[in-house]
Amino acid sequence: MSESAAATPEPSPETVAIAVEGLSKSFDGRMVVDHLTMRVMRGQIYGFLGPNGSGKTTTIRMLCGLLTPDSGSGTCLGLDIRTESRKIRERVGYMTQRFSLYQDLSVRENLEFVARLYGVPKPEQAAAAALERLGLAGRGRQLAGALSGGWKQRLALGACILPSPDLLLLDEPTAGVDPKARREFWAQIHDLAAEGLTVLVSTHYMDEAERCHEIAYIAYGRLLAQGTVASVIAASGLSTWTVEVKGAEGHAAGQVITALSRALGSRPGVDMVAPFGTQLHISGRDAAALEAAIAPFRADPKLTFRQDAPTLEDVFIDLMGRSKDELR
Ligand SMILES: Nc1ncnc2c1ncn2[C@@H]1O[C@H](COP(=O)(O)OP(=O)(O)OP(=O)(O)O)[C@@H](O)[C@H]1O
Repeated sequence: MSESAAATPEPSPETVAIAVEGLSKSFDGRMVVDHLTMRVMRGQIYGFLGPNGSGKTTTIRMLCGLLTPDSGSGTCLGLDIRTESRKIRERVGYMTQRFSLYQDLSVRENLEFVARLYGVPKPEQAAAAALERLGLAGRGRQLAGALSGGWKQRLALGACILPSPDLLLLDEPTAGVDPKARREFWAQIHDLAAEGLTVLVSTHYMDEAERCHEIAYIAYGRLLAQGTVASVIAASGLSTWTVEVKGAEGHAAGQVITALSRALGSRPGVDMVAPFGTQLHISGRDAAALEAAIAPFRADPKLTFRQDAPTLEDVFIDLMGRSKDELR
């Protein structure tokens, strides 16, 4: 056992919201979740990332007992995901990708309806409290169908928290929502977590991943990285350089970057090149090989090379590429 493993004590069960081991699920003979082990602590905002079709929704559905795993076991809120799924569902708020509200009911009526559906005591007061809590008070009479995407999502979140769940499972809650509305939505999520709610949220947005306490990255059903953003970046072992074009702007700089990108992309030691406007990001897993690859270009007086910390996006693209290589 390593020193760090020996030094990390097992958390007490009441501090753990989700603990699953070896979860697998196949559809039509194809394994879409492959021996997934993960742990989410209570009060945490846990980000779930991965390409389309990587198994995030399937995992979420197994966690709240809507789907039975083919193999593996674990608990959600201390309850067995195989045998106590009904009890789990009573304590979980699940916002699906296709969360639908009654378009021709008002915001307030939607919330009152959900409150009644879940047997929440004093549904009218509960709906009013949810309106207040989510900054929807001024929109109570507006028809849900007339809300913009961002407000709709906020209403959907309001409906999810009405029955006072202990855990929120949010499946891409901000897909297609503009940056300002996403920011406001995330402020709500942080407020809810500060009140003690655990939040597992899937997203494709890097800025949202950076707002989570911990993240997990899943590709082809396999968990490839897990931990804080800083630890996931550190564990990637990636070396990254940024190149800028001196004395040129716009189209001219773009042409230099495109040519450089083509020239570097095929060199050994370069695992990824990505243009960002008039800059080029170059990454590699072997720092020495990467330096050797860029060495001939560093003498060019038109270019400035700067060693940089890899971004989360660099790390995910690299992980994705690696898992593809493994499957070939
Ligand atoms: N009920 C089902 N029957 C057959 N195949 C399914 C079923 N549910 C999911 N799949 C398949 O399993 C794979 C994983 O899907 P899943 O929805 O879990 O991925 P995801 O990571 O949530 O994707 P996205 O980011 O696009 O939402 C996909 O190829 C999907 O088509």
